[in-house]
Amino acid sequence: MPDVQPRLTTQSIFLIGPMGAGKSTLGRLLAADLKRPFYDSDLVIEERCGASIPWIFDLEGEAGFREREAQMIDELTQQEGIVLATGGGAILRPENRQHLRERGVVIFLRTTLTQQLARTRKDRHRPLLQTADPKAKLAQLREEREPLYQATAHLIIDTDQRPPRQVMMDIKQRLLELDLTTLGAQ
Ligand SMILES: Nc1ncnc2c1ncn2[C@@H]1O[C@H](COP(=O)(O)OP(=O)(O)OP(=O)(O)O)[C@@H](O)[C@H]1O
Ligand SMILES: O=C(O)C1=C[C@@H](O)[C@@H](O)[C@H](O)C1
Ligand SMILES: [Mg+2]
Repeated sequence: MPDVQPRLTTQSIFLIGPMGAGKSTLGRLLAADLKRPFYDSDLVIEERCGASIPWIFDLEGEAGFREREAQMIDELTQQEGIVLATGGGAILRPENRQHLRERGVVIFLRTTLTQQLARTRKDRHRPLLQTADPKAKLAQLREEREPLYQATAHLIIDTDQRPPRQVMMDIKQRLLELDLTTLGAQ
């Protein structure tokens, strides 16, 4: 495949999607490939607080975490030319959705429930999954959030049955197509 990099959008790229979709994994890969700064809002929140996400949930509840997350989304989306992996619930607040959609290209990394479960099976770091029935929790979150991911995204990429590098090549190809469409519309 030819190197499409020089023609890719110069806008920031924001990755959204549910837990286990691969936002952090793909974001890091894509940023390295495009030689852009990479941020993971979950990690930046942890660095700023000096506390892990489970600890923040314990001390401040989910509401406290969402407040920190909203501040971080607002701050990070103001940067130009970055790749940002968001947390799975970053699309819950209307202001977050607006910032993401207006300040960059938003990519929804979509995955099946089965894959999500497989990818998060051994997880101890996602507070919302530390329940007796993580499958039911993931299913409930999907139902609540799927319309929000769809409404926020400029592009939707399926990540199932494809290794991260291949998903990354798909993202680059789709970004190139988006650029051409946008240019054609001018
Ligand atoms: N395309 C893929 N194929 C196979 N495994 C993948 C793929 N993408 C991610 N993974 C694996 O799935 C796990 C979860 O991925 P990752 O942490 O990137 O998800 P996330 O979308 O950032 O989740 P969260 O919303 O909780 O931050 C990791 O172990 C990662 O290696
Ligand atoms: O889906 C969610 O609500 C979350 C996903 C993770 O990325 C973290 O932001 C946190 O564990 C909450
Ligand atoms: Mg992540």
